[in-house]
Amino acid sequence: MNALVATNRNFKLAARLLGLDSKLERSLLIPFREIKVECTIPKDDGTLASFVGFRIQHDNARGPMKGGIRYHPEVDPDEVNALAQLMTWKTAVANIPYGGAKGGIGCSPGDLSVSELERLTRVFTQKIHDLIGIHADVPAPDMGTGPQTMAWILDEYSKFHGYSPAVVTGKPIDLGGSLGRDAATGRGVLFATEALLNEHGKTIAGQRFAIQGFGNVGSWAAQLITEKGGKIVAVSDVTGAIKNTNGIDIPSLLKHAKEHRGVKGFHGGDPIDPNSILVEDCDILIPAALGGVINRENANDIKAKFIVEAANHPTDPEADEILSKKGVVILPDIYANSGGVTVSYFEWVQNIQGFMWEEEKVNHELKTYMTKGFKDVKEMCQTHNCDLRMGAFTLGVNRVARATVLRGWEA
Ligand SMILES: NC(=O)C1=CN([C@@H]2O[C@H](COP(=O)(O)OP(=O)(O)OC[C@H]3O[C@@H](n4cnc5c(N)ncnc54)[C@H](O)[C@@H]3O)[C@@H](O)[C@H]2O)C=CC1
Ligand SMILES: O=C(O)CCC(=O)C(=O)O
Repeated sequence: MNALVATNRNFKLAARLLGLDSKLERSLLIPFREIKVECTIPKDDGTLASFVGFRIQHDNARGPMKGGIRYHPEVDPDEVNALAQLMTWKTAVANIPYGGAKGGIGCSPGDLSVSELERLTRVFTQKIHDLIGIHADVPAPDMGTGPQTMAWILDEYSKFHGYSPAVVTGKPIDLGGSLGRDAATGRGVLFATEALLNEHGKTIAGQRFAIQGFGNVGSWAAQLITEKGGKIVAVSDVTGAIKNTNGIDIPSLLKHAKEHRGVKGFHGGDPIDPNSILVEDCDILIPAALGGVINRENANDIKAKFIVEAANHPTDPEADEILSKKGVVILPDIYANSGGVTVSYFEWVQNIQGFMWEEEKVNHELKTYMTKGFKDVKEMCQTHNCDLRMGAFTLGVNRVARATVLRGWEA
């Protein structure tokens, strides 16, 4: 199912549970602003290459819009729109003072040289610099981007507006990035999983995990879960997949993935079909790559008892229904992966204050936010007699709706 259709469907279900006024519902659904820009760069060989970049600013009722920038060949306006909307509900679930946005450029970052990526990022920033800003819209990394991408955006933006470290988060530490941001989404996934398991009388220790995606989020989640005694029995990325029922040696896999740019060829496990990762025998499945991967084609074959959505919108609504009937518990993306944007908020606060926190403080505050988030989601589940996805959606949508009404409608 198209990502936007799926996200709108979840939003509308939540709006119905909340009894939202239909005009307010419509206003919350329509994005604040949609930006589409042409980005042409000279390639290293002197030829020109043109790309299309997007920044969709979904809502700013609760504060500046916030969300990552993705470089991936499948970036399209509907997907970015869905991701921007999810950011609005996510920042509200986390209860941080932001709205939601998302950006992306349709490109294959692995096929571009570092200098081509730099030129592309600078051209994109030149096209959108007037529409982002510390109190307007604050980008961050997502798939295919990272601290270096944020450093280029910071530099290009600062040429127009003066030195502005708080215009992006997920920056290198040397440019005002926060300690702990790199690991934050994976660490948030760990805290979220602990909160969920605790409710079921379980701990991470001894649980068997399968993880799709071994980039920033998947690799940090794997490391931190292993440190807590969890067993990672299968991992996949775009290069391939491996399985080891005795538990994969994650530090060795990290070393291998760094050297070989992927998990393929790792000898500490058996190679498996990457498509089978989602239906591997495990207790907890963590999708940490693309959207829409859990759908009606594979939902019936999923063996995990819990799914923790580290990726954005990995599960189609049709799969939600099938999995719910099977008794699989899904911890939804807008709560489960909110650790990244929460530490982005801490980074922004530190930049504005001109003061740097110790990593211990960052991680401690993150745990506080993730624990509170779980409690708030559960309360909504009880109030509306619904599953965790609708608990999170009603929580986020309700907070945004209240802020919208309080700010009023005067033109
Ligand atoms: N980076 C962040 O702070 C946050 C990221 N997310 C979400 O987490 C997910 C992963 O993001 P990052 O780790 O940042 O990206 P990344 O670019 O660091 O890593 C992406 C990973 O997915 C793998 N992948 C790509 N296509 C695949 C396929 N077809 N099958 C299996 N694996 C595939 C890549 O090989 C790579 O290992 C995305 O959905 C993103 O939106 C959510 C919240 C915050
Ligand atoms: O850190 C941020 O501001 C945004 C992270 C993001 O894109 C996400 O949570 O999906």
